Amino acid sequence: MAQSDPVKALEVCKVAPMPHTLNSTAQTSLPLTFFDLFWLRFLSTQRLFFYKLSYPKTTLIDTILPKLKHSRSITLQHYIPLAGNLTWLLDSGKPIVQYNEGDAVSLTVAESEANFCQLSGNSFREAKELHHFLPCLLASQTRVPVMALQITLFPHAGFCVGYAANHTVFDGKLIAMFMHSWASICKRDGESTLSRELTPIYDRTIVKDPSDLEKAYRNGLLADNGANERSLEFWDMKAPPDAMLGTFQLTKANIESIKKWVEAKWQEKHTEKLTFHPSTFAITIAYAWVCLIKTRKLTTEKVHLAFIVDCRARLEPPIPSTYFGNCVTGCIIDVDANKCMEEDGVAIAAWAIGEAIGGLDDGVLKGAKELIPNYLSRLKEGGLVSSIAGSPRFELYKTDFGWGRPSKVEMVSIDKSGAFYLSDSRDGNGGIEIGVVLKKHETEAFASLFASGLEYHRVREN
Ligand SMILES: CC(C)(COP(=O)(O)OP(=O)(O)OC[C@H]1O[C@@H](n2cnc3c(N)ncnc32)[C@H](O)[C@@H]1OP(=O)(O)O)[C@@H](O)C(=O)NCCC(=O)NCCSC(=O)CC(=O)O
Repeated sequence: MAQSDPVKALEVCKVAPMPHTLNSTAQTSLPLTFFDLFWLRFLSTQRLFFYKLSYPKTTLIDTILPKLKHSRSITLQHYIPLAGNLTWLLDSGKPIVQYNEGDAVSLTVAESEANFCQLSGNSFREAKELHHFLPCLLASQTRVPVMALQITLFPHAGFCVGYAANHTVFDGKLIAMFMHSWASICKRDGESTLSRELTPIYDRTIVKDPSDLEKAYRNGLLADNGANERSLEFWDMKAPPDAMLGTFQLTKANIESIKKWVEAKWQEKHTEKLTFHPSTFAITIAYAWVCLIKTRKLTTEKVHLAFIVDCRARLEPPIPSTYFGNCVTGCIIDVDANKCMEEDGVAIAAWAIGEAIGGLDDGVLKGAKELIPNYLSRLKEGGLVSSIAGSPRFELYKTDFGWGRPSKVEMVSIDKSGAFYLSDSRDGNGGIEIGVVLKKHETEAFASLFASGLEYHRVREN
């Protein structure tokens, strides 16, 4: 292997669902709902799961690889649309997800001698270094695969599973469910049954659209693509050439300490009781967001935060938690940038986030019609628009294929969106991992603000 070449492709193949399972009840074609259409122009999501193992190359190739491939093929029995494509038929007003006999998930198997520990560590690394371990979704204007995979073997260090997934077809909750299903079947040596919590429900009739959000999303997104409105190509989002990915942690104790402080700040300034729930999510995002605002020393009047909300349990009637597809909406908040930079900036941000979450109780889809224009108008304003990807609820550190928990889970696609990435923590002790993408010159300031803020809370508590 050339010194400068961090990966060598060993094999490019296709993994198809086990053929005997394609009976008449298999779900081979899925119409998009308004929830799916919302994501039509967004880039695919890309994650890496690193597993530390000291096995030599022969064991990785002869033992681990066949198990991963076989279990993957069995898992596709339950998730057949994943082997298909998003396609836009000439006689149809919107794209559909279609599986045709012979379709399969592209799998690249590669080998690397790159530094596994450094790649799977928490310190800032160039995002482009991680792209070597990810597959691409080879998209055309009329057809985009739902998913692609890459398995990279690191002899005497471990292996890495990377995927690219089309967000128009399913949301983070369902991608996580698929990964847990695959791991569970692999761990049980290919035993094909899945628990109810891991079995997807494909029934599209349970998604109701009384306000015709489909029309609003089609008009908003297709019009934005001008004459080429039927193209399935994504918005052209690129990562800055010096994008750096780093991971920060808040322990359960850190979160509790900041939470108490946020509550105390509220009591200082208000006569009424707390009007929102200072959840782990609100506290974590407020803390990381304010570090970013301070790092960038923003002079704009407003800063904006867009976060994703899982609608399944919030709709009336609720949608089953295992519904396959997208079932998320967005929530955008605007906060005074100068206030966020003051001493109690984290409390101000946490109040705004907490109150926006509380507001979802009035109807999770209340502002959904205006979501796309609202988001685009904030982007055009040019101030900071931060967003959040992932969720600790996906419990991705429990994705165990039979060789233990991942040593690291990384969402690399935040390099283009600039989003914060939230995940459970590897030790499972209730802490949160926050993936951050910054330009090289910002990394030191952010890391220093993050650490000094925690030190402030530690000293204050003692
Ligand atoms: C809108 C939210 C972020 C707000 O979260 P909050 O935790 O602040 O608020 P909440 O009302 O949901 O929960 C309040 C309290 O109940 C607990 N709680 C409620 N439901 C829970 C559940 N299912 N699992 C675990 N805890 C739960 C919370 O921990 C919290 O307690 P405590 O005080 O202990 O915290 C969330 O509700 C949500 O929808 N999360 C999922 C977002 C999502 O799907 N993101 C991925 C997008 S797709 C994507 O990005 C692509 C990809 O990932 O691949």
